[in-house]
Amino acid sequence: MPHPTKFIIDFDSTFTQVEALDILGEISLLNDPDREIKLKAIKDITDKGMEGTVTFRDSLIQRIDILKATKSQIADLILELKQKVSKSFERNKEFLQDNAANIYIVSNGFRDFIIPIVGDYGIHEDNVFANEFVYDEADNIVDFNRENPLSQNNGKAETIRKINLEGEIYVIGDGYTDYEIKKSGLANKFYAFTENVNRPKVTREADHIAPSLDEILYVNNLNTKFSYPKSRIKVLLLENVHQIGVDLLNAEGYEVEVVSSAMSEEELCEKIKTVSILGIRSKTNVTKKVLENANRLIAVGAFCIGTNQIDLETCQEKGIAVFNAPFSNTRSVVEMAIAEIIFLMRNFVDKTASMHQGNWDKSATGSFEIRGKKLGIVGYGNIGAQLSVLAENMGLNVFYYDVIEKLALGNATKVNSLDELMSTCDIISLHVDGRKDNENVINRKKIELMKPGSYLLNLSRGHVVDIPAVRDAILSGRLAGCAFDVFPEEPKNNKEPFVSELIGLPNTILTPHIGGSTLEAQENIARFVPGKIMEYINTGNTYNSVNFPNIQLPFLQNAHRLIHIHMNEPGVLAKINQILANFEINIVGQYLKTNEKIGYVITDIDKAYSNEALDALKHIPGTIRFRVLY
Ligand SMILES: NC(=O)C1=CN([C@@H]2O[C@H](COP(=O)(O)OP(=O)(O)OC[C@H]3O[C@@H](n4cnc5c(N)ncnc54)[C@H](O)[C@@H]3O)[C@@H](O)[C@H]2O)C=CC1
Ligand SMILES: O=C(O)C(=O)COP(=O)(O)O
Repeated sequence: MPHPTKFIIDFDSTFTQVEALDILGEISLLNDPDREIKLKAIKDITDKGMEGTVTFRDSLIQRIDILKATKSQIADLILELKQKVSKSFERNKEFLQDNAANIYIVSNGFRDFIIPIVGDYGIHEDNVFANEFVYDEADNIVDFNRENPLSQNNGKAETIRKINLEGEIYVIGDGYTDYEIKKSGLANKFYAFTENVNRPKVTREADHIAPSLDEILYVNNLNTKFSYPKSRIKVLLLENVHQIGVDLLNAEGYEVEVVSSAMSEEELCEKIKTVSILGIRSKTNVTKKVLENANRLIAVGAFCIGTNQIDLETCQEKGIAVFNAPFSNTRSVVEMAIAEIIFLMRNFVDKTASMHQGNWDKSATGSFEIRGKKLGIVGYGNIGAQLSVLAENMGLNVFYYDVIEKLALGNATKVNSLDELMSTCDIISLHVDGRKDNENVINRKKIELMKPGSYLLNLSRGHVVDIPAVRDAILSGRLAGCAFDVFPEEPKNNKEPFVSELIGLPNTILTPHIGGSTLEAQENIARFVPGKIMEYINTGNTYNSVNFPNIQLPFLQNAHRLIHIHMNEPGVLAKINQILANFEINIVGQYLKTNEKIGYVITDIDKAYSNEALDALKHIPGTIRFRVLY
C-alpha cells in the first residue's frame, strides 16, 4: 500500500549525485580545445544561478550556448547518470517503486534525461515536471521551451500550484528553489538533502536536514529496508587512520569525523557520548571510564594488531564488539626486525651518525655477520613465527619461547623456559602481546642473564621491558646494542616531545613505534577493519571479533534478523524462544554462541510480527543489547 504522503523530489544533486548539465558538458566538449575553461564557465554559471546573482533563465541560456550538445549526447548522458544515482535512493529503490504514484520529480533540469533515470525506479513520466530541450533538424540542442515555468525563477512553486496536489506534501531537495515550494505555502515540510551537497543557505531553512533518504524515511516511520539510517551512525577515527578507511566508512553513508592524534581519557570521555563506531590505533586508551560515557557505541575498530589499550571486558559487558587487523602489518614488523638485527650487529647507526659529523672510522671491531648466530624469539605468535621463517632464510639459528604450545616452523627450536632462551641466544627479539601480566617480563634479572655482547630488540609493547635495566646493561657493555620501537610512555602525536632514558646511548636504535607503519600495512588495515565493522552492523557477523563469540552468518533473505546480546546466564535462549512462540512468530534460522561472559543469539524470523514481541525480547533479564536488521 503506497503511503498517502506526497513527495516532491528534486533531480540534480538529489536524485542523482551530480548536476546533469556539468556531465553533459564533459561529454559534448570532449574534443574542444577550450574544454577546461568552458567546463569551469558552466560550473560558475550554475553557481551564480543558484546564488541568484544571475537569473535562472539567463543561466540556462548561457549554459546551453556553451554546451553545444546534441540528442545523441543526451543518450550518453543518460548512461552516465544511471551510474550516479544517489546511494540512498539506490538503497531505497523498493520504497520508491512501491510509492511511485505519490512521488513527483520537480526539477529545473530536463525531462529528456530525467524520465529514463527515474523511470528505472518506477516513477511515471506524468509525475516528472522539468524543462524540455528544443532541437533543430540536425538534432542539435538549440534552445529550451521558454513557456515552461521551470525555465524561470520560482518556477517550481508555480508548477506545484498548477498540479494542485492534496494532502500532506513533503519536498526533498538540495537547492533554495526546493525550499521556495514550502515558502510559497505549497508544502508541509522541506527536507534539505545533504548527501551530495550541503548549502548553508538552504539547510538554514529546512524543517529537517537529511543526510540521506534513509533519514527521511526513518523519521517518518517509512523505513522498510534499514532499521536505522546509516547517516545517524557517527564514526570517530583517531590517530591518522589511512584515508582508504575514511573513504570506505563515508561511502557506507556514516557520518565520519577524523582526528589525527590520539585522545586523552578526559577528551575521549566527552567525545564518545555521541559516537557509534570508534576507530583507534595503539595510542588511544579505551578505558572503563571512557566506556561508561559510551552509551551509543556499537563497535570499536583497532586499526592495528594490539588491543591491550582497550578494556575488552567492559566492552563485552556493554555489548560493544571489538575488531582488529590481526595480520595486516605482521610482515612490516618482521622486515623491520630483520633490518635492525643487521644494523645492530654492524653498528650502522652510530657509524652513519659519525660520518655525518665528518668522521671516517673504518674498522671491523664489534661488527659481525648474522649468519650462524642464535636468534631467540620471545612470543611465537604471528609476528614471532614469521620472523622465525625469514631469519632462518638469512642463516640465523632460531630458538623461541612461548607461554603456549606453538608449532616450530622450519628448523626453529622450542626452548622450555624464558631464562634458558635469554641466557643462550645472541639476539633476543620480543614479540609477546600487550596483556597486563607482561609488564616488565624482561626485568633486570632477565637482562642480567643475557650473554655478554648480546643484543635486545623490542617491537612489541613498551611496558614489557624494564628500561632503566636496559640502560645500565648498555652502559656497562653487557649488551652490545638494542633496538626499541615501543616505550612505556609514548607521545600522543607528532608534536609532543619524546622522553626516554635510552636517548643518547651507543648502538641504540630508537624508532617512533613504526613497526607497522608502512603504506602497504596501513592500506591493508584500512580495508580490513571497516569491512569487519560494516559486516557486523549490516549482518551481525562477528567473525574475527576480538571479544565477541565468533559467528559467521548466512545472508538474510526474506526475513528479519533479531540480534540479542546477553550476559551468559542459564535460560536466556529458552526465554527468547518462549516469547517468539507466545507471539506465534515463525523462526527461519537460529544461531547461538557464547563465551565465558556473554551470549550472542541471532534469530531470523518471518517479517510479520508485532512491536510488542520486540519489546518483550528487549526486556528479557540479562539483555545487554538488542537490535533488529531488516
Ligand atoms: N611495533 C609495532 O608497530 C607493532 C607491534 N605489534 C605488537 O607485536 C606483538 C605481537 O603481535 P602478534 O605476533 O601479532 O601477536 P600474537 O598474539 O599472534 O602473538 C603473541 C604471542 O606471544 C605469546 N606470549 C604472550 N605473553 C608471553 C610471554 N610472557 N612469554 C612468552 N610468550 C608470550 C602468546 O602466547 C602469543 O603466541 C603485540 O604486542 C603487538 O601489539 C604489532 C604490530 C605492530
Ligand atoms: O599493530 C599494533 O599493535 C601496533 O603496535 C601498531 O600500532 P600503530 O597502529 O602504529 O599505532
